[in-house]
Amino acid sequence: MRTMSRQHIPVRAKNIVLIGFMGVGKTTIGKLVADKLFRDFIDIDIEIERRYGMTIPEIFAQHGEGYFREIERHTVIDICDNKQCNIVSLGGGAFKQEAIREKCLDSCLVLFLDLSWDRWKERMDLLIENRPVLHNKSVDEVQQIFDERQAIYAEHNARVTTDNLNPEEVADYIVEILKLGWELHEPLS
Ligand SMILES: Nc1ncnc2c1ncn2[C@@H]1O[C@H](COP(=O)(O)OP(=O)(O)OP(=O)(O)O)[C@@H](O)[C@H]1O
Ligand SMILES: O=C(O)C1=C[C@@H](O)[C@@H](O)[C@H](O)C1
Ligand SMILES: [Mg+2]
Repeated sequence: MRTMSRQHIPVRAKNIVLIGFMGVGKTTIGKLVADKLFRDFIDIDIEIERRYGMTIPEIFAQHGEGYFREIERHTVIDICDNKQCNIVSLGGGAFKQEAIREKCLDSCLVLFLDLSWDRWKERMDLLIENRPVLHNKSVDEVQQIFDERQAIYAEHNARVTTDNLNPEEVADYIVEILKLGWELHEPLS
């Protein structure tokens, strides 16, 4: 159970955070949602690469996963503390860290992009090169990580099933549920 008190941020001002396994579409769909809502978009992986001047594979190769997780934590917490109204796509492993989960769930609206293993498997070849966590893994080993990771995505404000929807359709659905949620929480008049 979380012990930190929730921050009082009006629901419309909250950052919208997209979580889910690597390759489910957080970056692709996050950009589309931001465009549709005329909001700024931040992709945490891209933000880390910009701030630290290295690609994610270079950070893993030169400094290891532990260092990557540390700078990932600092980056997510900094964005949550200093930005509002943004669409923020996390890296696929960010929610492994309790401090990131706590911060996002306390100050943002967290949307879990869900994709079945069967649909995800069809996308695997597209993803491997730039995702060091997938390197040198058999399909069975990746499935084990996929299954284990589901527990870390279980804490969220809304789940969006993306099987059989293209990115545009998922983004339209997210915009609809956000507008409905905003209207229910804070009617405009
Ligand atoms: N709904 C979708 N249908 C089909 N392909 C998709 C869909 N969403 C994303 N893709 C494709 O899957 C690939 C991975 O998408 P993306 O980079 O957005 O994933 P991600 O969740 O941000 O991954 P990571 O956690 O590694 O950052 C891209 O090639 C993208 O075009
Ligand atoms: O799922 C993961 O552990 C990762 C996903 C990517 O978004 C990157 O954050 C990095 O490659 C690690
Ligand atoms: Mg991404």
